[in-house]
Amino acid sequence: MGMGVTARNFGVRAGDVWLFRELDLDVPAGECLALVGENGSGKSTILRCLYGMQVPLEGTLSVADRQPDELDVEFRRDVAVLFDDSDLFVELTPVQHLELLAGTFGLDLDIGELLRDAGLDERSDVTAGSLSAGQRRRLMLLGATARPFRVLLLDEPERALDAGGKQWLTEVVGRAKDAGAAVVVATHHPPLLEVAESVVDLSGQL
Ligand SMILES: Nc1ncnc2c1ncn2[C@@H]1O[C@H](COP(=O)(O)OP(=O)(O)OP(=O)(O)O)[C@@H](O)[C@H]1O
Repeated sequence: MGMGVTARNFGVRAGDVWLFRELDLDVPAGECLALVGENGSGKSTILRCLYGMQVPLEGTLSVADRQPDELDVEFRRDVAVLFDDSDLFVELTPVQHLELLAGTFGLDLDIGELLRDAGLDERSDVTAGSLSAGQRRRLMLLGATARPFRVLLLDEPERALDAGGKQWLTEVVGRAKDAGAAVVVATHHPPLLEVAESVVDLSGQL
């Protein structure tokens, strides 16, 4: 199994201070890296760079054997993401979201089973706009993971999830690893560290 994500001599500045510098990351296929650290320490910034939404000031990145570029269709096929500002189609139901996903990726999804697993089976035909914050989050996480990917990038995926939702999230990350994906997750949820092979703490890098 190859490398899912590598970074060499990776550095980003915010204004006139370095958020981090000379950072090396190695996330092999089938493993999870957790990014931890206080608010503003640079976790989301790393994920944005790994998805090619931001270019680092220093260093080289490789994600799914490519230089990150969110505009590259092939790159997006290999890299699944859940970001802070990820959103749903408010007019579409959970079933319709998954039908759309199945169409986009040419998948034969068991939508009923997926929604049951995510705890959304009772809400499968309600528009996303009328779901609760945690239910929306579950659907977004499902959208990111119910499709093939080589790399999974998650920014504080535990946000808005209840205890059962967080447990499910841990299982979802475990399954992604078992399927051979490299996972990078920024998190403030300690139990997720138990499914991570490595942890990078960005606190005090300044
Ligand atoms: N577009 C931007 N322009 C300038 N500075 C930015 C930009 N985005 C983020 N920053 C700054 O970079 C720093 C790191 O932000 P980042 O969102 O990566 O932190 P984080 O570790 O994800 O924090 P949190 O735990 O609060 O989500 C912050 O001080 C933030 O103000």
